[in-house]
Amino acid sequence: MTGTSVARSNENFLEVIKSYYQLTKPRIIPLLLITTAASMWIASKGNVDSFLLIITLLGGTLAAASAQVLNCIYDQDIDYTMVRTRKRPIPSGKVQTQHALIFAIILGVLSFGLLALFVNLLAASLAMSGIVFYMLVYTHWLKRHTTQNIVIGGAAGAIPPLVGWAAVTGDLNWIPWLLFVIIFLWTPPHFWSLALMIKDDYAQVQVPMLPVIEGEEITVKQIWLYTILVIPFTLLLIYPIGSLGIVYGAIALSLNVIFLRKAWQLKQAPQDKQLARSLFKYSILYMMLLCTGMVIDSLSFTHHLVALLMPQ
Ligand code: HEM
Ligand SMILES: CC(C)=CCC/C(C)=C/CC/C(C)=C/COP(=O)(O)OP(=O)(O)O
Repeated sequence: MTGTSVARSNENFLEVIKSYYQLTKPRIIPLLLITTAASMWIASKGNVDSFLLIITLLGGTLAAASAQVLNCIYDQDIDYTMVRTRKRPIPSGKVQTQHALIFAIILGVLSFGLLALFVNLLAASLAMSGIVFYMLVYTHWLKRHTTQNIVIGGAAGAIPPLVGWAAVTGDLNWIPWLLFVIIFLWTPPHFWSLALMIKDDYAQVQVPMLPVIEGEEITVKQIWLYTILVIPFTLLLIYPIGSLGIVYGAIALSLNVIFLRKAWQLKQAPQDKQLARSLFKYSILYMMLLCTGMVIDSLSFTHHLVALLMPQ
């Protein structure tokens, strides 16, 4: 082999790796992991075992990646038509469907094996239920058939905190289910603000996202409703559940005020794509910081500091 052909085959190899990586929609996974980690921190009262944390996050990554690859296979026809998704590896011809399927199965099996072997069967089964729900309920049954697709289907994205809690305790109680509800109610403002921006793409492939079918005004009203709904649930963790305290409370309150303000501004100007973009971006920051607040509040260092500053 000449130097040039070695360089070319290295380049091709890197291209293949990049394509498989892109199939997993990698930019979404870190936030799913942050919600898992926050749940693990609360479950372990700020003292999470690092091996358990790493294995659970690895298992969660593999499960989410498997779910996304399966979604890319199923949705390749619409991905081919939509401008935003046209360059994905399957519609652009970089990865064959059969190879993608094998990849998804390997990821799923690795995830289950890792979680079942090193964590527990409940965490492993919950992760698998995330894949099944996202594929069957969201992608197959709902996405192309109802405007409520992402409301009900959003439950898949709310499963990671259940996995995290189960990993630490081997069980589930009210707290992880509350985290589930918070993500479940957060998903409509998160997704519909984005859908307002890319509504024409979805209309072109006849995917009945809410803004396509009901228009901007109804969508922003629904966004407003879910934003109002999610707020009290974020505060239930402080009272009456009492698993988090004043530090999380201050963070959650500030984040909620901004969330409300942005959703209200959008409600006043349903056609404003800049406001929709701003709410979409903020929804991601909101979930990231809310979970970070949960972690900070769970640390024993924080408990000591609060006790020092506010003696009873
Ligand atoms: C049914 C529920 C959901 C739907 C339909 C949805 C849909 C989307 C879509 C279409 C995008 C744009 C992706 C792209 O441009 O390729 C996006 C971005 C994103 N989503 Fe969601 N999402 C959902 C739930 C979630 C959940 C539960 C999380 C994490 C907790 C999440 C985190 C993110 C993040 C971090 C991005 C930004 C990725 C980037 O930087 O481009 N999403 N979402
Ligand atoms: C525990 C576990 C494995 C959970 C899986 C959760 C999961 C994969 C959530 C992802 C939600 C999401 C980003 C959907 C994208 O919608 P879409 O596919 O309609 O977006 P598109 O229009 O970009 O294709």
